[in-house]
Amino acid sequence: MAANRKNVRETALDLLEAIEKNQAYSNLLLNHTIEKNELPQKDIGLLTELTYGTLQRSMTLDYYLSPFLKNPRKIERWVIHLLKVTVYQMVYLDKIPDRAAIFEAVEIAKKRGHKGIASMVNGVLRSIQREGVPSLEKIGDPAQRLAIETSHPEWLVKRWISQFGFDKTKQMCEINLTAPLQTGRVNLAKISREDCITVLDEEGFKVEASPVIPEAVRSLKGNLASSRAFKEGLLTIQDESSMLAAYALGVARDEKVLDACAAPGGKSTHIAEKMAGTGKVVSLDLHEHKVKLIKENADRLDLPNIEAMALDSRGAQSRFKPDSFDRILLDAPCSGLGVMRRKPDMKYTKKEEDLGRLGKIQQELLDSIAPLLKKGGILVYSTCTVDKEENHESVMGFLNRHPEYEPDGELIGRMPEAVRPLVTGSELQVLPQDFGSDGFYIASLRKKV
Ligand SMILES: C[S@@+](CC[C@H](N)C(=O)[O-])C[C@H]1O[C@@H](n2cnc3c(N)ncnc32)[C@H](O)[C@@H]1O
Repeated sequence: MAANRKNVRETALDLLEAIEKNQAYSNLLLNHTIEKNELPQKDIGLLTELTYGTLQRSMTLDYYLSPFLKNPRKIERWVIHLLKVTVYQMVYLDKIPDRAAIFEAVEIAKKRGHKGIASMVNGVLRSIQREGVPSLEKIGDPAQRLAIETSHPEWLVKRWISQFGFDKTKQMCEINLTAPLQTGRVNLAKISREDCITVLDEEGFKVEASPVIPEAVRSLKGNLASSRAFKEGLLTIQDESSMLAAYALGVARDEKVLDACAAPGGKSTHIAEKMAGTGKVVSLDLHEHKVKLIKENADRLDLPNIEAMALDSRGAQSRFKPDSFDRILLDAPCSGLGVMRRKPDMKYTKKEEDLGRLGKIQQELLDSIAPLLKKGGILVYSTCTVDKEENHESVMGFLNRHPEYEPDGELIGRMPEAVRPLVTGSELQVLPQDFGSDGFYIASLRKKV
């Protein structure tokens, strides 16, 4: 058992190094490691906790370590990761005694380094055990303190404070430190939610009905992606906030819908399910390998009414005639600031200047699809970010350039009951703390008749 544990810590260390070198997103790398090493369930739990926990709290852990390290720049990165993963256990995990965490860290230091490193690691960790970590109260500036306390970059905390105020920013930063919910969307074209819950229960999963979205279930135990219900097309893994895009679009049978940024097809398949196999959803994405994912999902769910193709939607006018779609969804590429809980490494890699660059692409996409909508039709613009520049300001810029469009005040009527209080006119901003789902933005626009 001790040998196993040690392996888990070493693996966590490898993952933290790879993530820092930007080799892949943390969630992809972790899943790949779990599959490759065929880890038992208890090790998966600990590995996930150590890797995500240390990543989530990275800035706080640096702050805690700083008084104990004389020349941090001279210390090899793997040693810093080792110290951080150990301080994480000492501060945040009750179930692991400090002496056990320190002992294992020293063993790893001996194995990967040499006696000198092991002795330094031992000295630093023993001092922390004796003296305790420094208090965050010492940081006078509230924005800076919140940034370090919740491990979010200071530019982002300041930006959010200016957009949402201090209290909402604090709530958002704090919820970003917690584990995300896994939710599934029941394919109502095939099974009722109640029956799907029974099927999942029988398989040994523990799920409950979502109080927010009528066709959603929340997983309390087990990864729904490995369920038979998923493989048989009764279920799609999708965040509850994302499900709101199809509600906003409000499709009816036999309509022709464009999903301009569709891969891997979460929203296209939802729209196609809502049309009960009738009409047509044209699903575009940039690259063939991404379009393949849409096709796989459509096949798994038995949805013949999806036509997926590789196309840069900025050139969609060369492929489709004006006024050819009843409804259009633009689920735009965005900074993803609403899904940081799922990809904690994003907190440290995103730069403020990325937001402006994305804004330009979002505008180009909106401009190129605008002529393709029929008069009276609905255009839904959505993102998984909470940033006002990418959301409200993108939409306002579009409306200024396109007098043929107007805000759609009827959005609220199409939303599930629980979400309605969050709708303001033609817009909806879900923050992660509202329902525990991802941060997500929706604007609904109508093409004037
Ligand atoms: C937010 S994701 C879409 C998620 C998808 N709607 C779903 O629910 O599964 C944005 C997608 O836009 C695609 N994309 C980015 N630029 C594009 C462009 N110019 N034309 C078409 N697709 C684009 C990306 O490849 C990415 O798959």
